[in-house]
Amino acid sequence: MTLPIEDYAFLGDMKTSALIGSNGDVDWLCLPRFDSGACFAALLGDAGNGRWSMAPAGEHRMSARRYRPDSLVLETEFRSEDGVVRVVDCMPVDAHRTCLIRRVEGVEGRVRMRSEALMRFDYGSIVPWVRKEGRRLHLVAGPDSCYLDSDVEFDVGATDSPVAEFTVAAGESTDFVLIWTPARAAAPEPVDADALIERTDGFWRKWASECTYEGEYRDAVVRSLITLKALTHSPGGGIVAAATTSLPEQLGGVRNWDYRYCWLRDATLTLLTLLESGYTQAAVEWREWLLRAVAGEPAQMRIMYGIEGERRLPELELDWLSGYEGSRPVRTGNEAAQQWQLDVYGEVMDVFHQARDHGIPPQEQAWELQRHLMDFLESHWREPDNGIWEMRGPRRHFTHSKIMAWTAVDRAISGVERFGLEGPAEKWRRLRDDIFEDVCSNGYDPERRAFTQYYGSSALDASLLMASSVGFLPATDERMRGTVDAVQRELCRGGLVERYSMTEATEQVDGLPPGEGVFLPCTFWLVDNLVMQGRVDEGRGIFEHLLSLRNDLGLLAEEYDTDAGRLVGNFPQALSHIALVNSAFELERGRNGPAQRRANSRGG
Ligand SMILES: OC[C@H]1O[C@H](O[C@H]2O[C@H](CO)[C@@H](O)[C@H](O)[C@H]2O)[C@H](O)[C@@H](O)[C@@H]1O
Repeated sequence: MTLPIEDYAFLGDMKTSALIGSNGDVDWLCLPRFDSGACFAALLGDAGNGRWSMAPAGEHRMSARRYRPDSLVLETEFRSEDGVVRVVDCMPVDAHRTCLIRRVEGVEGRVRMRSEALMRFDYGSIVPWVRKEGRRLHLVAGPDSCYLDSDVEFDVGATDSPVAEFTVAAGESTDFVLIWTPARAAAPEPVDADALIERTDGFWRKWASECTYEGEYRDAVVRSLITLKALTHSPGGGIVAAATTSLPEQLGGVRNWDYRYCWLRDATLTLLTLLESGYTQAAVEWREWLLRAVAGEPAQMRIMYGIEGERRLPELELDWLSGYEGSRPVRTGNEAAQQWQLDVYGEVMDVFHQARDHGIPPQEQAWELQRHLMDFLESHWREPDNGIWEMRGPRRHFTHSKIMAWTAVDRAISGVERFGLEGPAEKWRRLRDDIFEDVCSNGYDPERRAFTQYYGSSALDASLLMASSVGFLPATDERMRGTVDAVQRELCRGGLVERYSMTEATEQVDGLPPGEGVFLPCTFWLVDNLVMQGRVDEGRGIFEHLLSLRNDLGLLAEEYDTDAGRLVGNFPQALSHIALVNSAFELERGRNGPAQRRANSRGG
């Protein structure tokens, strides 16, 4: 049985990640990259698709769990009638090979433990060949191999499902280390689990100590930042949108997508958040990644890439997996990679602008690329696109997309005006005015007193809440006030915001049957607008409600099912954590009074 999404903890080493249940089961682990096949895939099927359990052998309960402070080392305590044990889980950040360490520490009494490591490569489909080499197990299948080192002996039996039973007394500990290597590589040397756990703990604490946010929500902010950092692929600088594929946006539904890729939108927004929080080096790495991935013809710029900049991400359905709580299909790859989304130009131009604004040393190639993007945008901004929500229906003139086209031009003008870069500023100013006029004439409904989802429609869309944070209009402008009021009136469920209204007619716009949870990032964007309007207490109330939806470890998925009272969608999701940190900053500015408060957040 899989657990509710909020019962999972997230671990990562900035190359890949794992989900570990509050019951001690590793139900998700992709090796060696975030987007590789999972060797433990019970999350999207059942135990037969791969699971590594670690818990007391008899009756027991989980009595406490936490991340070590400002760290990504997890501690889960179990109490049985014989005593208490603590399982310390850690993915070392600087090990030569990707590994997962599980240390069992005796806290009280003598506890009999049981661990079963049922490994199935390629998303639970391939049974490995298991060899026992003393206390080391070697599991091989095709290109992958894993070594499982432990202080105790596993019984392999006839089931290819190694089981170990052992006893841990107070003050003692037993280590397990799973190491991945390519199948053709030499066997790795055993590692010093203790040293790696301490080094990893130290790495995260040092990283967290560099955060510049000093406000009242520091714990929540730091947890979100650590999560964002762990979703970054450190060898290259790409940032994945979430750790999982196919956690459903509606329990039992079909909106199940693979988020283990690098969306320019999600990744640049992550970067802006890291920059605001004091992490400038991350921006340098991301800019390099972006230049490599986007290099060449701007017309060929994609909206998303693989972790190393790959462009082909074919969407496949894994029919052998029954899906999280029966939510099928389980997908890998993402068809959205073929889409055209105009907003991406705005986000990319904004991140280059913010990098300059934060004093990151200039990079000649960056402005050259921006000039090319501007040339492309100038002749294409009037075309319909798939929009921020990656609509699978026909392309349309999405209002949010046009606002982000305005943002792109605005940041290009700032390049000339504020940073003395070379460019046709006068022409760009006229272009910015044209887009502004176009949006206000076609994307604003004076009768509803709100911006609407696409030109000519009367549907609402919460992405339009971003118009104030990018500086298109001040949050206090009556058109923004009207939009906020309409979103609160018509898109809110239990005080939380839906992306857009879900009706039968919606199917013609997004190409999918209606039904999903409320969208957590959109709810944070509402908080930002309220604070920028001066409605700080109201914004704070919603923000604190959002904080209460995080799991016990401070993690958020993409959406929330208000009926079931459960997190839904991929987990943990970058966009939700980005939005949390941004709102915390916005509230901090709001707390410091009107002089500090910005009517718009990032206007160039
Ligand atoms: O709702 C349909 C789309 O849902 C996914 O996209 C969403 O997640 C992306 C990553 O966080 C985000 O960038 C996008 O704005 C969201 O709508 C899915 O990846 C798409 O394939 C799907 O069409």
